[in-house]
Amino acid sequence: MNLKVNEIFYSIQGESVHAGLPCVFVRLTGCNLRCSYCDTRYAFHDGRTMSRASVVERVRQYGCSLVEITGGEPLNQSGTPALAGALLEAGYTLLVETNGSLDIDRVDRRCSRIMDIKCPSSGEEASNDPANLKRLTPNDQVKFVIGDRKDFLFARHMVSRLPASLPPERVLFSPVSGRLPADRLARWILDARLGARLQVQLHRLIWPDRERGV
Ligand SMILES: C[S@@+](CC[C@H](N)C(=O)[O-])C[C@H]1O[C@@H](n2cnc3c(N)ncnc32)[C@H](O)[C@@H]1O
Ligand SMILES: Nc1nc2[nH]cc(C(=O)O)c2c(=O)[nH]1
Ligand code: SF4
Ligand SMILES: [Mg+2]
Repeated sequence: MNLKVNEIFYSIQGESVHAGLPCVFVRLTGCNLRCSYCDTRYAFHDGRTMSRASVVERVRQYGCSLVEITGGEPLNQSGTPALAGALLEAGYTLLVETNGSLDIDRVDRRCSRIMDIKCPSSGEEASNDPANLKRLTPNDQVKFVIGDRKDFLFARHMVSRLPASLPPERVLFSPVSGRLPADRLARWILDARLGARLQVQLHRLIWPDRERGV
C-alpha cells in the first residue's frame, strides 16, 4: 500500500513526553479536520506518493530509534496501519500523532498514540470521537491544545473523564502558539492543582523562523 507523504525529516522532538529527543518525522498528507490554529496547513494537499518500503528505508537512513508518524492526519490514510506495523517490527519506538476524530485502534497498541482532544476554540470539538477514551492504554498520551480560558475549563473537565490508568505525566496541556502565552496556561494549571504536563512547542523556540522540516 502506498502512502502520500508531505515530508520526512530528522529533528528534535518538540512535543509529547519524548520532547527533547532526536526523532525522525514522517508527515503524511491530508487531514479530515480544519482546526482554527493549525500550524501545518501545508500538509493538507502537498505531497508525493511513496511505497511503504521506501518510507521505511528513508527512516532507516537516519539511524535514530525514535520515529513519529504525524500529518495532516495519519489515521486518514489507509496505508498507515501497515506502515506503523513495519516500523514496529523493525524495532523503532513509534509515536503516532492523531487528532482524536478517528478510531485510534487503527494502529497497533504498541505505538504511543498521542491523541488530541480538540477544544472549543479549535472549531473541531464536535469531531472528537468519545469512544477513543476507552481505547487509550497507559502507553498513549492525551493532548489538549489550549487557546483561551474556555478551552482550559473544557480540558480540565475532560481530564476527569480519562481512564485512571493513564498517568498524569501523559496528559499534555499545550498553548496555541501565538494565541495564549505559556505563563498564563502555567498559572491556570498551578492554580487548579491539575495533574498534567505543560508542554510548549520546543522546535518553535529552537527554530522560530522555520515553518517546515523542523
Ligand atoms: C499538525 S497536528 C498533526 C497531527 C493531528 N492532525 C493532530 O491534530 O493531532 C500535530 C499537533 O500540532 C498541534 N498544533 C497545531 N497547530 C498548533 C498551534 N498553532 N499551536 C500549538 N499546537 C498546534 C496539534 O493540535 C497537534 O497536537
Ligand atoms: N520538532 C517537531 N516536533 C513535533 N512533534 C509533533 C510535531 C507535529 O507536527 O506533529 C512536530 C513537529 O512538526 N516538529
Ligand atoms: S487535525 Fe491536526 S493537521 Fe488537521 S487541521 Fe487540526 S491540527 Fe491541523
Ligand atoms: Mg508540528
